[in-house]
Amino acid sequence: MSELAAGFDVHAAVSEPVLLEPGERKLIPTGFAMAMPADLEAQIRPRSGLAFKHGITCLNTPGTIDADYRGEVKVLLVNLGTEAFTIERGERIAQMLFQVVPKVTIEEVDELPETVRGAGGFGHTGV
Ligand SMILES: O=c1ccn([C@H]2C[C@H](O)[C@@H](COP(=O)(O)OP(=O)(O)OP(=O)(O)O)O2)c(=O)[nH]1
Repeated sequence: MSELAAGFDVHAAVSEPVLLEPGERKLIPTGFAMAMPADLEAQIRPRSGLAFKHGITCLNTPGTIDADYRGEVKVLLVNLGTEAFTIERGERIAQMLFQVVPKVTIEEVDELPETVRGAGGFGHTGV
């Protein structure tokens, strides 16, 4: 397969339907592994339709697929809805896109350059 795209749908490669009870989380296989350039990561993101209609989302979002990972990509789904939900084989459960990850040098310092914001955060400017 060769396809130029910004993102791809990720499908459940389960051998039989998987039941997710409310509050339950399960690691769902996708049936593929991949290799990508070292400066990329892949991100696994939830599908808004599944989230809106059924409360099904990715627990660790965005899921990070490291460039050096060679195992099967898996999707950690959680049911935040009130009804049990069944994941069928081939169902679109998430989407994946690629991101360039910049390399940075971490330097330890005694002081940081000043800014107007300073240490203000977590809503300090009001709601
Ligand atoms: O949604 C996800 C998240 C991760 N992974 C795989 C690919 C990734 O490269 C690897 C490690 O993920 P992460 O770095 O998030 O895990 P960690 O908890 O930091 O564990 P590790 O010590 O294995 O890095 O697990 C998936 O298949 N799906």
